[in-house]
Amino acid sequence: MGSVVDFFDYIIVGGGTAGLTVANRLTEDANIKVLVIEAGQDRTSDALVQTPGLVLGMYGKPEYDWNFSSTPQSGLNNRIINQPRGKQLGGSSAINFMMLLFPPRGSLDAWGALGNQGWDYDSLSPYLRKFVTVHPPPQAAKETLGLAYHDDSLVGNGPVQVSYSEGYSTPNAVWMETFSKLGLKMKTDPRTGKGLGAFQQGGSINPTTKTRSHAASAHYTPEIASRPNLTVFTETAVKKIVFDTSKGEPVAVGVLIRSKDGSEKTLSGGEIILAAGALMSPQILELSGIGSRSLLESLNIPVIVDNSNVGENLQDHPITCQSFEVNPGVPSGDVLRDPDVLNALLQQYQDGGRGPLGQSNISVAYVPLADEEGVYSQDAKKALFASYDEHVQTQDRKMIRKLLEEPDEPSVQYFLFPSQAHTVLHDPPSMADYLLPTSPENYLTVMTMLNHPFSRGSIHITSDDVDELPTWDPQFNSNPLDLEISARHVQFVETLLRTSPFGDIFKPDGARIPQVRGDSLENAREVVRQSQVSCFHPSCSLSMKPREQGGVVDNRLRVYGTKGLRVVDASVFPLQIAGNIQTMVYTVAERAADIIKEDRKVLNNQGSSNF
Ligand SMILES: Cc1cc2nc3c(=O)[nH]c(=O)nc-3n(C[C@H](O)[C@H](O)[C@H](O)COP(=O)(O)OP(=O)(O)OC[C@H]3O[C@@H](n4cnc5c(N)ncnc54)[C@H](O)[C@@H]3O)c2cc1C
Repeated sequence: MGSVVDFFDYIIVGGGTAGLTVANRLTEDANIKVLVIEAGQDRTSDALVQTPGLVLGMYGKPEYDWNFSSTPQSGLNNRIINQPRGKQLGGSSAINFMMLLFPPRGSLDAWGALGNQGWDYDSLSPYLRKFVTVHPPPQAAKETLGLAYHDDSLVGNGPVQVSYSEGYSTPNAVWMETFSKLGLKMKTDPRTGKGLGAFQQGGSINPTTKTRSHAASAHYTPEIASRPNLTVFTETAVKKIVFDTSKGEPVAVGVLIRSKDGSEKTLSGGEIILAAGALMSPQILELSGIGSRSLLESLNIPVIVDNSNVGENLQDHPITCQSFEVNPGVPSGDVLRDPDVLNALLQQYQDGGRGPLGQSNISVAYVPLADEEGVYSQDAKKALFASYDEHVQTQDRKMIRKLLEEPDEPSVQYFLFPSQAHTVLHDPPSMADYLLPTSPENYLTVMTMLNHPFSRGSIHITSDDVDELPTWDPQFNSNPLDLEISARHVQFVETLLRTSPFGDIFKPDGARIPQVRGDSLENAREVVRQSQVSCFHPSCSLSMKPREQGGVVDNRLRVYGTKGLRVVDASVFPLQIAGNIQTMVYTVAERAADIIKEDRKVLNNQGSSNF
């Protein structure tokens, strides 16, 4: 923790993925004083955070995870879905699965086209390289997986470390081979924003130490923590933002905090940067009086800005999980149910980070709209969307339709997950319950993640108390197109299973979770309803868009109707992107830091240090 200073130029609410990135970049300038306030603890040296293979040990535990549960989802047979959220320095980057993918060009060009100048693929490209250093795959990985498309010159120069495993095995290899056989061979490095087919993404794992590389290990190193202009409070909750309303437009001038000992006080800052994540930044705005007037008045919260877009437009990646029993001898993470195996692997890991506990071995594939017959023709895609035209009327949904009608836009990302999944559970106490190997057989799981959902959910407070989690309603499949697209891709999974060599690793007539097969469109819809959950990518709840189109922040991330207040985290995405989203959270934060520095220069030139 740096030394305490009296005045902070910037107060960052939330020491998570985006918050720590911005804090590091701003305090590179010794003249800028920053305070970060994080509700969770500093657990950076905790073995569960550091060891990639022990991630399940954190879910549901209050010292790591906020542990959200959804409202019952009518589009999912009324199941209640679990949603972990990181509660510690590093936020969700400290509890995530470390898959690090780069978004396709179309996803980011859509951001620009929604009215956000300076936020298209080309403008963001420098930041896609700035946050990360990608280490080349080991030769063994290149050979096992046939990574001919991998471009070793794409490295980057940022503090988040990305590496490839030494432990990819038969399932990964046959995954790649089978997609190629089905006409989906990756031909370009997908990190260039293009590419369809199966591929191997890197993991946010330091290749030297084999430990998790996350926002805290990258942006809050001992050297950064010792900067005199950076102060970090942990175990301190921000209860609300404080405004000066005496000068016309409300100016954010500070935050009301509750410290570890329960005492409360207001701290003043030149600018407040909200970085509490897509489920909790909207909570703090609403607690502070920014949101829908009717909601705020019902809770006796004085209205600062009436904006009913706050907490709406929430988007996520729904993911359908199907586990299939493997033949004897096929590698499966389910063997970790045996304490002797786990202990042996722990010892191996302690000996220089060796073995699977230091690796992330999930493989993926980007696939455009497909069903059991394979990839749809352009005409077939257009016909499907035409028959659902009434559900594609808003500007952002038209944008998604346009994207999905392109020949090279992946409508799903498939994952090959190395063990069993029980996402059929009705209301699990935590995410760990989805993934603990409670069935006696050994499995691999194929996951079907919808890249561009048409459904929109919400996150809203139901109390004026910061300790009461807001109500999360993702509204999965409320737009019927989402169910239709997911179900067709589930039909494609049956084709994968019938195709050699992937199909050969599974036991003929072996066990399945869920038991229903995606062998007809109606059965595939039922697979989705029984086993779809969140892929933990909530975003867009405080979208960067023109206010009349549903926006909460402008293209400099300033909250409409206020001064001195920005949001920098996954909430500001204008539209969900294809692929896992941590890359874009870091990228948005890197770009935000530059914007904030630029705006500071302008203010300084005007001779003003404040708003
Ligand atoms: C289980 C899981 C697996 C995932 N796997 C992957 C993956 O493999 N690849 C990938 O790309 N993405 C993955 N993600 C998604 C990715 O990690 C997140 O989208 C990203 O980290 C979110 O960053 P953020 O800055 O928006 O929020 P966060 O990183 O969650 O930061 C928000 C911070 O704000 C703090 N906070 C909240 N309220 C308050 C308050 N009132 N006062 C003070 N502090 C507060 C929180 O404690 C937290 O530290 C995963 C996420 C989860 C949860």
